[in-house]
Amino acid sequence: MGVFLCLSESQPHWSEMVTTHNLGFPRMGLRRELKFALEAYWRAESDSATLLDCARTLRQRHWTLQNGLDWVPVGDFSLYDHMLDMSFTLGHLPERAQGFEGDELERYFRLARGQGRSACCGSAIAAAEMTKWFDTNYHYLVPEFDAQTRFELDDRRLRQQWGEALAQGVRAKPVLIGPVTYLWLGKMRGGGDRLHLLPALLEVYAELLKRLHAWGATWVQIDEPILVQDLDPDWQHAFNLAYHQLKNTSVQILLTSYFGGLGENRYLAANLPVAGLHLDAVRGHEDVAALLNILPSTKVLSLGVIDGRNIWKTDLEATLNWLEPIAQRLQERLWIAPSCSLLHVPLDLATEPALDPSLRSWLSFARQKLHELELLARALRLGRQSVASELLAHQQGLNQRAQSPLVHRPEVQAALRASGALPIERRSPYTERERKQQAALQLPLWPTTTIGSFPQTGPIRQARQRFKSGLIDAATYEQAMRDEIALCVREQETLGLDVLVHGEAERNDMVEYFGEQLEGFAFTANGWVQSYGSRCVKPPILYGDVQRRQPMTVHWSRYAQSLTRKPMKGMLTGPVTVLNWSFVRDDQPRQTSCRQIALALRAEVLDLEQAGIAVIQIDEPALREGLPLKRAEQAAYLDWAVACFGLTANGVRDETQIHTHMCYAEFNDIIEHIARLDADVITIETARSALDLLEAFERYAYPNAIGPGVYDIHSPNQPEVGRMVALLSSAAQRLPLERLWVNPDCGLKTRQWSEVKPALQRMVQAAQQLRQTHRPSRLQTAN
Ligand SMILES: Nc1nc2c(c(=O)[nH]1)N[C@@H](CNc1ccc(C(=O)N[C@@H](CCC(=O)N[C@@H](CCC(=O)N[C@@H](CCC(=O)O)C(=O)O)C(=O)O)C(=O)O)cc1)CN2
Ligand code: MET
Ligand SMILES: [Zn+2]
Repeated sequence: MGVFLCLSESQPHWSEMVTTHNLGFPRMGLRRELKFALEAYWRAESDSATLLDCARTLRQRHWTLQNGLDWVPVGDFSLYDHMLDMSFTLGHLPERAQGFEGDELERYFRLARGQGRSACCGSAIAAAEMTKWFDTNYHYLVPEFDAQTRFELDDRRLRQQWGEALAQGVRAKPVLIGPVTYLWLGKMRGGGDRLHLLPALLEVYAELLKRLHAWGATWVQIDEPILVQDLDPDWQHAFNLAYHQLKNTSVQILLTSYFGGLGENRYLAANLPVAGLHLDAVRGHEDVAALLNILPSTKVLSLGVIDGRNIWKTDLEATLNWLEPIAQRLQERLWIAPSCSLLHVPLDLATEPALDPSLRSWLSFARQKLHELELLARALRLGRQSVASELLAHQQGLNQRAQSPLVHRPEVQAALRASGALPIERRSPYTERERKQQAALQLPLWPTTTIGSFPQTGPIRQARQRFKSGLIDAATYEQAMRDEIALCVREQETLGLDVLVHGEAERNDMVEYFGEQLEGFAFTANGWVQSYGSRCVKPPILYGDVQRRQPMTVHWSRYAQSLTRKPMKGMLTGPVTVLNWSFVRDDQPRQTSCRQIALALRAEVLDLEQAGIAVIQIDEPALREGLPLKRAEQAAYLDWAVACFGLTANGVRDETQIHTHMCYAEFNDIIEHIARLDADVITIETARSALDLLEAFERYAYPNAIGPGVYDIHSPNQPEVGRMVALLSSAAQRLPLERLWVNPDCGLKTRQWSEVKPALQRMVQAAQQLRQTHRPSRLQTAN
């Protein structure tokens, strides 16, 4: 400490000019106000003025919270998704979304959800495809291109928000998705190269930047996160083309990368004609030194030093040790910020009074992160002594974490060491298992099933809330959930489904539910993070070694099985998904944490089998999402992810049928690793992007059974029997039909029973039709 005091005293003003800014802020509000406003609007229980008013209030409140910064983001707010907003700003909507009745808001939600408000404004359309935003659990709506695509600037959203910010006296920095990333994230229909669209797209961006300048913007943040991925020469060239064209627009561009280091793109990024460059200095820490050496001396360097993807307190002392020399070197050219938008962390730790106090002292949510940023800036501007007491308090929690017995459990570490001897592969090959399982289960051709959850109704959630707040006791809650399970089983029998589920009524969320029951995880009361649209999750916090206290799902599954003679699927969330959808430890490798989770889940699988559950589904929807963005790191991840799944799933007998489920990501490029999981059945989302995926399964000659999701559960629209039959017929042209299943593309928890019943009825009808028309050729000859 003394050294720094000296340093700062001798040069008190050496970095007065460090600039602080933020890249984006959570949108939902402290009490998820936006969620409730949206859902009331969709149910036609409130009008557009009420919704827009809520949105405006939230923007205003969130700018106030960020007001200590030198630059505050504007335009990062969204009613549903910021990529969809960008599509509207660029005047780029698929044709089916263009003709419509009703106002702009209706058009927006129709594309997002397939329909706007209930019973409003014309017929439903197919919603835009939804997929993962890089390696996060946030979903964006995929832009759709074709050879006819045209762009036309629509600046109304940004003008509105810019006006609000100005009126509030905010030091506003508009935020845009960059043109190259926008193109990269979109999909071209009917073949062709979407890079051909770049010149037309750039005209609109240039016009937009001119307008922002005219409105008085000095800096514009342009997000190009694909700079952290491997780019082939065409895409590198696109960057040059784009930013050379945009350089004449008078605004200063802060080119923003995040979710990783620049790696091979370092030189490209450093030399684009922009005024500043933002780098994720958490994940791209190693890149900074190299970048400093090549960055032209006119450019601002923004370092994202606060982790926007996790909830741990920043080690401010270590950060200052590293930053001070950089600040000295760059002077006013240094900006500091969170590594990425704070969209991916909860808003405020203050809403978590019930957390264990020592754990709490290790954490930092969005508001706390901005405070950390301000402390860093003060220390850089005025010397560390100016924030000495705050620093001391801040670091205390951190020091204690490293030693805490809450974190380190010797018995878990011993079990982990011993786990190397456990088998991670099934005892027999698939074909043999298939025969034994079919003998035991006696399923028809085109077996029907669902993905696990059934509607999470108001009464279910209220019962849970009343239980959690002590208004009802455990026995009453337990009975209420049993009644829900019984109802769910009855409905499925009436519908005539073949493999049943218990419906997951007792689960608040497929990851949080397990986090709540496992040792080593903490859960929050209000730590909401947006997943898509109005839907949020509370990622559990994995802070210590993981252990299963007792069976977690067995008594529910046993009860559900007791209600039916049909097979009842046991339902677990896989280790990789639990890992990827939690905030995880940063003090050990992710794969170590994952293996601990896998061991706990393995015991659960074996207990389910022991309890007579013959079909066990282990969901891994986040397997793809955790794939590192850089190719060089992918193989290692896939290896340990596949091994962890195997550790969980593959200790069972041949007769036990293992299912897995995946959704809402691009799976085409990892099919061979999905095959390595060796699940007997995979149910997989295909409804919004059917053909691509089926072709990939065909190309790879995927060896086990597949249930390509036949309808989109994220849209309230009813599926058509003909469409489902067509989708499965086309699947049968590509894959052996004895290995095809009939199921929706994901769980039904977000839907209402009034939507689910007719939809599943139609799905069962589709299966019945297929049984008439599509039989294996050997059966046909036998007839
Ligand atoms: N972790 C995770 N990530 C995921 C998915 C997922 O299922 N889980 N699925 C994909 C995304 N899909 C999703 C689908 C649905 C929801 C979802 O329904 N979220 C719920 C919250 C779920 C939850 O925790 N529910 C709590 C209820 C908490 C609550 O809202 N309680 C009310 C009171 C009850 C009421 O009247 O509604 C309150 O406190 O105000 C519970 O059941 O216990 C929501 O936004 O509404 C989230 C993601 C990909 N990523
Ligand atoms: N079993 C889970 C469900 O049906 C799988 C969801 S995947 C996001 O909800
Ligand atoms: Zn799913």
